[in-house]
Order: sequence, then C-alpha cells, then structure tokens
Amino acid sequence: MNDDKIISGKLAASVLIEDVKRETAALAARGIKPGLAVVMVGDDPASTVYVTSKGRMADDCGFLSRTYALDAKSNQAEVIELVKTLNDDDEIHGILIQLPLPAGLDAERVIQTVTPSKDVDGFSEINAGRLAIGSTGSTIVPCTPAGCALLIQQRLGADLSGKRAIVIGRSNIVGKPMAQLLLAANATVTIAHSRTADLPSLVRDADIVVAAVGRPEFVKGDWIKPGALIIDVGINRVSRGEKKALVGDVAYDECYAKASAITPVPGGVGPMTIAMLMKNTLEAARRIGR
Ligand SMILES: Nc1nc(=O)c2c([nH]1)NC[C@@H]1CN(c3ccc(C(=O)N[C@@H](CCC(=O)O)C(=O)O)cc3)C=[N+]21
Repeated sequence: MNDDKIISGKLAASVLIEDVKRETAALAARGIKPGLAVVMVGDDPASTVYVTSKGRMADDCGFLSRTYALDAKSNQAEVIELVKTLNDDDEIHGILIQLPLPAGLDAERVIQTVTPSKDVDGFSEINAGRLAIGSTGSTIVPCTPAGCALLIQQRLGADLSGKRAIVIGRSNIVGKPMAQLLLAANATVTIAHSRTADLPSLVRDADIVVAAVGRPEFVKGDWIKPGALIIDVGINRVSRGEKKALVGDVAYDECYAKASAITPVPGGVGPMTIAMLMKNTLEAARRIGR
C-alpha cells in the first residue's frame, strides 16, 4: 500500500498540522491564541459535517474555536451584523462563512463584509486582488488552491517553467485563484470551463491537470497526457448500486493509469483544504499580533 503515484493529501496535511501546532504553542508564549470563527447558516448536512471537522481541527491545533450556527431563516441584516461583530472581536483572527449560504442571502455581500485581515478563506476583494497582482507578503490565499499548489510543488518543485497546466473550472473559490498560483509559479496556464470547446484536446497538452468542475468522474483517462500530474478537487457523493460512494471530478482508475501522480478522493485535496485553513488562521493571528 505504498504507492508513490498516489499523492497523499492526508499525509501532507498532517505534516502541516504538526507545524501549526508547534507554532501555535510558540505564539502562546507571546500571549496570542489564534481564534477561528465559522459561521454557518441553515442545516445543510454536508456543511454540518465540514463545519464540525473544521472546529475539531482548530481545537486540536490549540486555537480558540467558535461555531455560529444561524437559523436557515436568518435575514441578510442579521448575518451581516454577526460578521461585523466578529470583525471587531479581539479574540477572533479568522472568520469563515461556510458556503453555500441559503438562497435569499446575498453571499457576495456577506463575504465582502469580512475584514481582509481576518478573511482566512481569501475571498475578499483585497486578498483576491493581491493574489491577482502577484503581491507577496500579507495576501491570504484561498485554502483549496493553496493546498493544491503545495502538493504540486512537493512533486514538481516551486518553478513550473515550461510546464503546461490546465485548470478546469473558473470559480472564485478554486479555479481562478488556482490559475493565479500556477501562473505565479511560471506555468503556462489554460482555464477551461463549461463553454470551452474541445476540452479533451486541451487536456491532452497539459502536464498538470487541476479538475474543479463539480461533476463526478468528468475527466477521462484518454484525455490525459502520459506522465501528467492530476489534482482532483472534486468531492461528489454518488450511488454505487446499493452503496454511496465519494468520487472526484476525474475517472480515477483510468486517469491513474496514465498519470505520473494523482490525488485520491477522499484523502487528497480535502484534508489539505482544512490544514490550509488552520495555517491561514495562525498566520492571521501572527499578523494581527494580539
Ligand atoms: N467558506 C468555505 N470555505 C471552504 O473551504 C469550504 C466551504 N466554505 N464550503 C464547503 C467546502 C468543502 N470543503 C471541504 C473541506 C474538507 C474536506 C475534506 O477533508 N474531505 C475529506 C473527507 C470527505 C468526506 O468523507 O466527506 C477528504 O476528501 O478526504 C472536504 C470539503 C471546504 N469548503
């Protein structure tokens, strides 16, 4: 079971978490305890699971962890009010608005209410803009693409000069920031999406494939250039006969056969997302400095 073609996000995440724990203990000596607030509206079962595991991980790291579970019928003003209160709360260094928000709430407005220094998801205009202009320093990078970039770097090195990457998906949460990170690492980047023509032929040119489309087993093995590195961001719950299974956005077995390396689902990108959230919260606490 030691297949080095499989990129274990689970393992890489546990290494990151050990770092975070050590650095959190060191910050405690300066009287700083990172505080993470997760705001969830409604009771979507998948969101409940994610929020619980984020809270547990924050506790594990030695953070202050607070979860706000608001009623599904909360109105815009109530949610905004809570976010503003957290912006001003000295115990809180990171604020995460669990997505999706119920229809009827303006998610974009809620997200943009989070003060950029506490925006540990990296979704604010300031953090997205800093990433886009290649600003180093205080940018907070969205957790999922940051985790993917680290996995890519661990396999291929920090400099992707001469490599072609394709990002399938153009969301603000994954696709766009992922493309920025690949570009910053000198890759030649294509962003594909639902309106892209002849996706298979674009994928066939790519040395790095990042699939973030949200469609189960969408990327096929015969699209993959032999030796490509595949990062599967998808998490799709599907029925397999009687059973339920978790599958990614790539058809795993056939893509595995062609790839030099591939992330599994589960145990790939998911755990890296949570680890990066902890890292972003620690970093926010260190910068805020109280
Ligand atoms: N503001 C915001 N930020 C997010 O980062 C965010 C969000 N909203 N909304 C929902 C998505 C989803 N997400 C996951 C994180 C970890 C796993 C994870 O650790 N998955 C495990 C187990 C999966 C399972 O068994 O369900 C794995 O892939 O191995 C999955 C999904 C973060 N999200």
